[in-house]
Amino acid sequence: MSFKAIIFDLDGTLIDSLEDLCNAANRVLKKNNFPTHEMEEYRYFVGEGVAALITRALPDEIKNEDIINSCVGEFREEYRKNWNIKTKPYEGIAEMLDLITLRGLKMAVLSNKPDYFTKKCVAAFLPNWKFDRIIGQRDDVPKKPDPAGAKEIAEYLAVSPSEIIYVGDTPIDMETAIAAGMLPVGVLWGFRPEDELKRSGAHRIIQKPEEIIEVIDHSTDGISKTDF
Ligand SMILES: O=C(O)COP(=O)(O)O
Repeated sequence: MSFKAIIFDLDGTLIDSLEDLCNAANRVLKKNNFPTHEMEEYRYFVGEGVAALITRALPDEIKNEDIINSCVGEFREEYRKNWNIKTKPYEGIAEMLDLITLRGLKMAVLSNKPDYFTKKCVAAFLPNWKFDRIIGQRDDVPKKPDPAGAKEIAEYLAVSPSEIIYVGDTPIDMETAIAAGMLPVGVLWGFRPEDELKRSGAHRIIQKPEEIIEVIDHSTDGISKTDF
C-alpha cells in the first residue's frame, strides 16, 4: 500500500502569514489601549483559531468573554482588510506541489483559520494547484486537534486515513493526524521547533518542502512502517 493523499495545514506550513496576523492583532490591541506583542510571540498565539489567538494576545487582567468576542470581531475586520500584505507561500512550496501533483496524490488543506480566510488564501496564494478539498474552521465542526475535519476530508476523497500523509508545523497538527489515523509529518520552516513536533508525535520531520517526496516514495505500507 502506498500513500494516496496529502492533507496540509495552512498557516506556518504552506503560507508564511505570521506578519499579517501579527499586524492585524496588534492593531486591535492598540485600538483598545492594550499592550501589543512582538511578531515572534505570535508563533505561539496562532494555531488554534482566531478566538484562541485573541485570548492569548489580550492582557490577563482584563480577559472576559465580552472583550474577547468584541476583539475577535475587530480582528476579523482588520484581517479582512490586510490579509495579503506580507503573506506568501514559503520557499520551495511551489516546487513541492508540482512534484506531488506529478506523483498523482490528491491534495487537501485543513486549517484552524476561519473557513472564509482559508479558502481566500489558498485561492490567492496557491492558484496553480488542484486541492480536492479546502476546509478552515467552521462553527459547526470541532477544530483541530479534533480529527473531525481530517476524517471528513478522507471520506470526501474516498481514501483510507492510513493512506494519507498529514503535514503541519505545530503540535496541534501532529495530534490531529494521530487522532485521525494519518501519518504525522512535521515541518521545520513554520512556527514551532523540532522538539515540540517530536514530543507531540511527529513520525517524520522535514526541513525543506522537497523532502516530502522522500516520505511519499519510501513509504510503501503507510503508518505501519516501522522506520518512521
Ligand atoms: O490561524 C490559525 O489559528 C491556525 O491556522 P492553521 O491551522 O492553518 O495553522
